[in-house]
Amino acid sequence: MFILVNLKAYDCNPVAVAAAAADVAEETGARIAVAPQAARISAVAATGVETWAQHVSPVEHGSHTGSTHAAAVERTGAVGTLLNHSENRQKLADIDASLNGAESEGLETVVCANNPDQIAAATALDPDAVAVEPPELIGGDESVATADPDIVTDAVEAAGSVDEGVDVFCGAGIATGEDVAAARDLGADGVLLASGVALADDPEAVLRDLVSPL
Ligand SMILES: O=C[C@H](O)COP(=O)(O)O
Repeated sequence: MFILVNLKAYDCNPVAVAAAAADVAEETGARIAVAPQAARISAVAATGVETWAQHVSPVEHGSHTGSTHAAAVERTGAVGTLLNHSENRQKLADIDASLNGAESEGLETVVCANNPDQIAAATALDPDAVAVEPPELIGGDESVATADPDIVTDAVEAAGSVDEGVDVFCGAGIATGEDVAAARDLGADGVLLASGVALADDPEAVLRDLVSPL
């Protein structure tokens, strides 16, 4: 199971979270990655943790002020990127262009989607993984794996019907090892989470709990 921690724009210390994640990953052998805001990728990567971007723009090099080019995040230490997060939706053509840009820079990719139909469409674009997240459960207290287990199993089936080689993650409300185990039991290959770690008083303790069933 891949534990992918998205720090969004939370008012947390990304380097402290990253250092804790690096320690827990090294001690346990669990795969944990941290996705900070673009401006903090370099500082997070310096901790040694696997570092991801939250987004890359669907642009070539050129006159695109305010964009985040895939090459820029790769050169500052990211090894992967989220795309089409529920809080940063893209048009289909833009997801495709962002994917192409990320892949040309050697970045691993996870395309997020709201539901199994979108998961099937995202899988057809051939990312490394897709992540199903019901928007109404994001940032909540109940894990998608217990609040809406069918959406996870349906997403696994939808992705598998298009391409068995694309991993399926789930996210929303995941904050404990029990949630991770439940997601795994539903067929997920990884989890995408944010508030459970970014807003925790003790992110390291949460990370240790998250990987405890693995
Ligand atoms: O990217 C992470 C997801 O949106 C889940 O967020 P959450 O763990 O705060 O529910």
